Amino acid sequence: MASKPRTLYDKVFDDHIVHKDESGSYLLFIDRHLVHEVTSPQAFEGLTNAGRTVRRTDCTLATVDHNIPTTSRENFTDVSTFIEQDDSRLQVETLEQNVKKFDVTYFGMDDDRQGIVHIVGPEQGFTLPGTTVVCGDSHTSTHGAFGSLAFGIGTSEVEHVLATQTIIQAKSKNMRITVDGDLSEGITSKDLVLHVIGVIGTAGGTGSVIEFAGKAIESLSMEARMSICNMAIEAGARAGMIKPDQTTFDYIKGRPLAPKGAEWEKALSYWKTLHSDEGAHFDYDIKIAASDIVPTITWGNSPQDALPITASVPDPANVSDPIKKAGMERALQYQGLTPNTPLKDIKIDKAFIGSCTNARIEDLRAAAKVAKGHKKADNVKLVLVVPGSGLIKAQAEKEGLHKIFEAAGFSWREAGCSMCLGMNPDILDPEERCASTSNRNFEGRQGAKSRTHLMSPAMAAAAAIKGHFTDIREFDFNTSDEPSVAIEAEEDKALQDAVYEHEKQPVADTPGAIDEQINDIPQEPETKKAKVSAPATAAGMDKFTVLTGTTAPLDKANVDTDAIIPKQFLKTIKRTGLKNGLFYEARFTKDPATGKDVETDFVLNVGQNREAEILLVTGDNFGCGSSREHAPWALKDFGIKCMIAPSFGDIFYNNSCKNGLLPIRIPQEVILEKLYPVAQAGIKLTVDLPKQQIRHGETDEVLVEQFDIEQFRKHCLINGLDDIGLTLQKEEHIAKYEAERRIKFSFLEGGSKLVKPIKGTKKSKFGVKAQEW
Ligand SMILES: CC(C)[C@H](C(=O)O)[C@@H](O)C(=O)O
Ligand code: SF4
Repeated sequence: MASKPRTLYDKVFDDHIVHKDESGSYLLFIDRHLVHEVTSPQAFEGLTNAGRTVRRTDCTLATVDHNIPTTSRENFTDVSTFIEQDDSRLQVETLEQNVKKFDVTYFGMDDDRQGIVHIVGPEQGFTLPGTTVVCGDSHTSTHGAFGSLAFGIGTSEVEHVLATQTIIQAKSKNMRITVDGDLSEGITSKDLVLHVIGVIGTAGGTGSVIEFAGKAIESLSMEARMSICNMAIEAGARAGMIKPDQTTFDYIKGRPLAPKGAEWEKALSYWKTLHSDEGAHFDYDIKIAASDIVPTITWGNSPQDALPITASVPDPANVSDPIKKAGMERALQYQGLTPNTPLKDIKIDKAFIGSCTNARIEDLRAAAKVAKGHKKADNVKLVLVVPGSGLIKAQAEKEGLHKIFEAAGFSWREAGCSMCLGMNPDILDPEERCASTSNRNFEGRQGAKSRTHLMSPAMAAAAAIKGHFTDIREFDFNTSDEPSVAIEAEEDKALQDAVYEHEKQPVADTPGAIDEQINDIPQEPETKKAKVSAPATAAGMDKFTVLTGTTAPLDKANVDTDAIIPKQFLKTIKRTGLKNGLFYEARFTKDPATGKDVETDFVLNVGQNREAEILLVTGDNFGCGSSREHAPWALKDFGIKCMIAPSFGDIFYNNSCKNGLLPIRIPQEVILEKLYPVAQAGIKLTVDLPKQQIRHGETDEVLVEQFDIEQFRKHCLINGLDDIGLTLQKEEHIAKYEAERRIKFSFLEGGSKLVKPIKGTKKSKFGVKAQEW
């Protein structure tokens, strides 16, 4: 009997099932786990407290990116002297201690392979088609460009993966976005993805894995495909995927951690099966014409606020939906924009070319092409160009791109996240406007009261040169003088050379190389048997049964986790103490006289809402954006135990459940008709999880007969069960999967343990020399 046609997502999902519960929840094996300093300290602390180890160090790879300064490392000796901000330094030092203690492969600041985690994985060949990839970071979706199933997780899940190499998952819906035809001249993948998000909205992909397909996608380079999948999370999707093809295989072949020789051939024949079958079922199938896509930029505080560069600032007077209208008015005020102003007339103060969306070599080349022979405009105070990794930096310098940038008055930096979210010193001053190649334009994202506009690298460079947003199709490229360097010479080969600089290993496919690699692979899996001695019923999570609580109404849509807990509060290495950071920008303002924080009239500052235990949100997509588990931690610290909203960001939803908080999805009309008036009147609501009901807190009248919740989550919440303990009870299934994987997917063995040491790197404070352990 012919098997049922499956999507690419179905296939990768099916190949990773370790176990399926009666409740329909799956335990999936994780092939690749990337780790950075912001979301890992509490996870490693959890392992230590429970006496657990990292189950598969070969599947784990760590680097630092968010907190590190991007200034020259010429005089770098160690983190403790180089990073000035105490809390940033502590996070990086904590990671350095943890990787040493738990034997995790690490690219530190003295290693050229260090960079933004989502750039490093693919660059090293750690990210491979058909693998499951996770990281405590929402932009893990980037790796889906290789046909892997890659998604962001919270810190509790990071701990779960470290301890068990698995994750508990529900199956997502299948969405396909087909972009037919060819992109017009000058249109990039960034324009494409901003256009897509403008069409489907930031909640459009919620609950789905998006497969990007069609000629326009297939014609793109791997770098461009990564930019698209990177922003799948901004469309609310669990993950983005693109089927692997010859472009994918050419990119991977020969990378340091990619399979070699016979293993390469074996991998290739598997990878070639990874595509959606003819007739496979998609829950949503969206078609977009490539010819409709023009250079696109954002105007507001959500990535869906995307418009063609030829358009004008929208006018709320033309919007009838009251929630949308209010949102637009607020965004225009925040962004300091006047309705109907042509976008091309808007001046900028700074530009940022970088981030995991657009800091790859191709992006830097595109920006350099624009900058060549020009100078930044006088009104532009700073243009930061931040390569995505040390290897990209080296490659760009080899091509002379840094000279072009410097001649244009741009500032050429060291690799890191930088002004994408400004956890390091790279931030905008209040009310400064930035042309940015990053992925989020949320309020306060690049600094308190900062104003971000998202666009492609070429458009950001053009805005820096012109001083205002510019249609790249009208830009006067300087082609009159010969470039001093060949910007596009030998593109891929050049970067591959840089990747290999330290390796000097035999070229792939030579028999010697294969044997060496295979010999390096441990015969037994590195299970390092997680101590099942501290297992099973782990308590610790609060039980949730019936709650009658003060309900604070919040009349807003698309509340992102940056707004729930801004970046400055992410620098903690603990899970508690975040109460004051909750909705910080909305709850507090600076008193101009004293410079001290004073409370605003935000809903949680008013009367009995200070004791609120339930948050009732009227708008869609609460908790969208970043994977920071600090958001539910802060809500919990404040006293909130339950959030009700029409929809939630997927990662936030998971993170909440892992902390004993109950997120409930209720249709907007029911919220507005039945629940909102009760909360507005200051009356409590009763949330009854066992019955899945919401009732009037005083009369006990049933307001919502039965809300939806996955049975497995309900079970864990009611009983306060810790997932890790539960999963470790499935040790037998995990070990069985690992044994089969060793044979079927032998090309994945070795993983990050195949990383070679770099000679001559400097010692850090903890005596950690790059890759010496
Ligand atoms: C710090 C991390 C949790 C966060 C994310 O998940 O995306 C960050 O990378 C971001 O871009 O906001
Ligand atoms: S989105 Fe920005 S902060 Fe987040 S990982 Fe990417 S570069 Fe870093």
